[in-house]
Amino acid sequence: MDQIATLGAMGTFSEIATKKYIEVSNKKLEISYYPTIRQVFKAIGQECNLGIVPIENTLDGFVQRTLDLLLESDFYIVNEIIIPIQFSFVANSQNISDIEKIYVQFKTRGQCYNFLDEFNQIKLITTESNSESFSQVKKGHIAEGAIIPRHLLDTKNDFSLCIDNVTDSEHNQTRFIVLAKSKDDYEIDKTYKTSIIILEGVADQAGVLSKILNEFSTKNINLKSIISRPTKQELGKYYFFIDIEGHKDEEEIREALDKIRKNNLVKILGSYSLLGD
Ligand SMILES: O=C(O)C(=O)C[C@]1(C(=O)O)C=C[C@@H](O)C=C1
Repeated sequence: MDQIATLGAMGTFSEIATKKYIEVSNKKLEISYYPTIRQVFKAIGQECNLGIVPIENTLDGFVQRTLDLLLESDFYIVNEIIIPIQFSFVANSQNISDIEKIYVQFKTRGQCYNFLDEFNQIKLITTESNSESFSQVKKGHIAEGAIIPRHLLDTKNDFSLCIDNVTDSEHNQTRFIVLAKSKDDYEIDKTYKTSIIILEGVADQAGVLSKILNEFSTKNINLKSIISRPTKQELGKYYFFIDIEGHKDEEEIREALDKIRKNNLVKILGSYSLLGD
């Protein structure tokens, strides 16, 4: 059976996103778990045909690790999936004041700031996934706690302390992308979004970025998001990740991209729809 790579072990939000993808897409896929987002990327096109990674969260913004790996890789985004995200806190001490150490995933931390700010002089241990935080606290060491996905509270556990909801917002969501080695066919009845990266050419000159954006606005192409990532080679040099509404094969978009390409190196990450659309 075809494999789909996801961040694991079991219990992550990535796993929930992957299960939703399998269900809605109606594909026969077996989930393979990898402990880091980088390893998920490595598996695609090797042991796995597809992979799912988080890219953006309501409270904590874009997942920088995913953006950097998209720069290095040559995969296509073929779908996006949005799922609700809520966290709980569990610990092996009855009193919150006794807790000395908290395990928290690197992206989760920015989604539970208000709760974590209540602790003074606490040691925060950063993990790669929420399931890693869960398995650390499950070892039962006294005075240790963890922020875990709320759905894991339902699994049988012996924690001395459980605080049901510690997320900064009840409307919190994470957007995941499905990555593949090859792109899907364009289906005219679907609503698409196209992601590109401006790799070079955003020179330190007046108006360069505005010229790029102008190509979209003059053709009435809706800009969904624009963010920058450092090139890591020189201070002040950035790559731009741009999302626009529509498919890259639509005439207006093709023309706009052709014009932008005249002065810039453009990488197309893919045209894709929201799962279920
Ligand atoms: O560790 C998990 O549960 C994940 O799926 C990863 C991840 C992320 O890195 O953004 C996904 C959703 C949540 O926003 C927090 C963590």
